[in-house]
Amino acid sequence: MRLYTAEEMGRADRAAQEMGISGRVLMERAGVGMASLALERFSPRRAVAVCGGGNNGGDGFVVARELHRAGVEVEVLATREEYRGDPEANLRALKGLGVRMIRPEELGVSLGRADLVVDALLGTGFSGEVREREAALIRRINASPARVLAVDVPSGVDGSTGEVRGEAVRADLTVCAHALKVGCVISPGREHAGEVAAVDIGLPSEAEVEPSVVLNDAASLAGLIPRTAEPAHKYSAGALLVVAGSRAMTGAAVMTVAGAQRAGCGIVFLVTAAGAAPLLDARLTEAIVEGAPEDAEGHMGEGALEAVLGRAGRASAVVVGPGIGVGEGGRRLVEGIVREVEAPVLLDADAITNLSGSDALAAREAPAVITPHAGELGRLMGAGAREISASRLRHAREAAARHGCCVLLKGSDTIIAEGEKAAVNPTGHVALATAGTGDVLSGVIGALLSRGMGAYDAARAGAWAHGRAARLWLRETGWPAESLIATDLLPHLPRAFAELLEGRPPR
Ligand SMILES: NC(=O)C1=CN([C@@H]2O[C@H](COP(=O)(O)OP(=O)(O)OC[C@H]3O[C@@H](n4cnc5c(N)ncnc54)[C@H](OP(=O)(O)O)[C@@H]3O)[C@@H](O)[C@H]2O)[C@@H](O)CC1
Ligand SMILES: [K+]
Repeated sequence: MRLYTAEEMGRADRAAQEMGISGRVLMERAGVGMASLALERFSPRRAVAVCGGGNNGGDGFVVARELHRAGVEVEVLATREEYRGDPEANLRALKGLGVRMIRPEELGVSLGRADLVVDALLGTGFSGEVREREAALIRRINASPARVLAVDVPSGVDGSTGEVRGEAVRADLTVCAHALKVGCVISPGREHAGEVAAVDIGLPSEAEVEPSVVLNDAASLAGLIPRTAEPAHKYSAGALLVVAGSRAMTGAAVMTVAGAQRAGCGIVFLVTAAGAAPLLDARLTEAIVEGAPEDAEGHMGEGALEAVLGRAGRASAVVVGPGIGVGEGGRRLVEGIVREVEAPVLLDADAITNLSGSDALAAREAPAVITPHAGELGRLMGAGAREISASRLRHAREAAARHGCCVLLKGSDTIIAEGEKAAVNPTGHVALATAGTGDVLSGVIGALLSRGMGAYDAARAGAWAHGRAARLWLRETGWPAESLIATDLLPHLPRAFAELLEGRPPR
């Protein structure tokens, strides 16, 4: 499935027009397809279409016409005094059919009667903050009890980024023309879009452009995961060093190691605080556990870096962070690992917080992945979690550029960014909003790094499999999403990986 920004959609559209396909035809196909989905999904009886002054409004006129033809009682609010071009032609056709046009002051009454609202106010031609006149209409739409179908993008959502500054429509279903718009899959736009679908508008494949953001679906990951080649031994299968845990935080280390083991690592070493080592050694049957000197708080302290570097020589990747604690000792440990370890390094949780204000990552030449949530990325970037959450794609990209690494920004719409590349993961689920799932993810990606995958591909495949494992658990147990605990993911990771290896599109 393709993701396009507004600019990319515009380029594809112009390419199609150069091939002789008129904008009018594309608009017609878009509107017809959207109306047919609306009929199928909502079986509306009374609909109101709110149509803006651009081509999004033009699509809306076509949707309204098709709903009218299907016997739906339709009313249309056209916000502009005078229309031109394709929207004008479609509006004329609509009026010719005798569809009732309403004025803004009638909208409240009409919305009160309707069971479907077609939101065609603003599409990909919008970005920034909605002007007050449109904002008032959006508030009206959101206050209506009717179901909402958004045309291409929920009005007020930036179709290229998912950013919302001010009001934005909350839709039940967003139907995009041709490709999903990036803003419909990234928060907060994602939450405004509701269910998202695309309609075919017959754009020729020669008109397609290179997308700047890809949907991290199984098809896009096909063939990326390596198999262990013969002759194999545990080191050639991937040796991962995990630096995790402290006296009071042992579970984080367990989940990181177990995640790595299920993601196909040949051998996992764990370096942890000395006080936690005996317990972890007993729990982690297959791992090699070593205690490192700890400070008064039970965090790895002075001397821990030496223990880590002693092990790192045998490892093909290193994961550091879960449960290590935040402080000066942790900072020295993480900076030392970033500086000294030549194998790919993944930094998670406390490792990221320990690097706030540090330029160690930027100075590092070897591959690195960081896996922050919005709060951790905020601390690293000197911004608030709220600021990060409002512009997730921009911040993920900025962090990747500033620190010269791959950034996996966690969320229900996990974003993976590196250099010019960016991907949005579709397998995330609210079930994953529980303690420890992030530790499992670190282990999974660490294992893929240790098996020779590049940072960006390992992060993408790990994010997909991690989310997929949660979905497999839900399907198998039928239990409420809220009941998932992090270790539930472990027995489902192999199935998720099998799906990626088999290249089978998941059901
Ligand atoms: N490309 C394609 O291949 C295809 C594209 N298609 C469709 O075209 C759509 C894009 O159409 P578009 O480019 O005409 O822009 P659109 O989203 O209607 O917005 C323009 C309107 O918004 C207004 N407006 C702007 N900023 C504003 C603000 N801050 N606050 C308030 N208002 C603001 C602006 O007002 P103005 O500034 O002109 O006064 C103008 O009225 C796309 O989403 C899809 O639905 C399909 O038909 C199939 C093929
Ligand atoms: K819209």
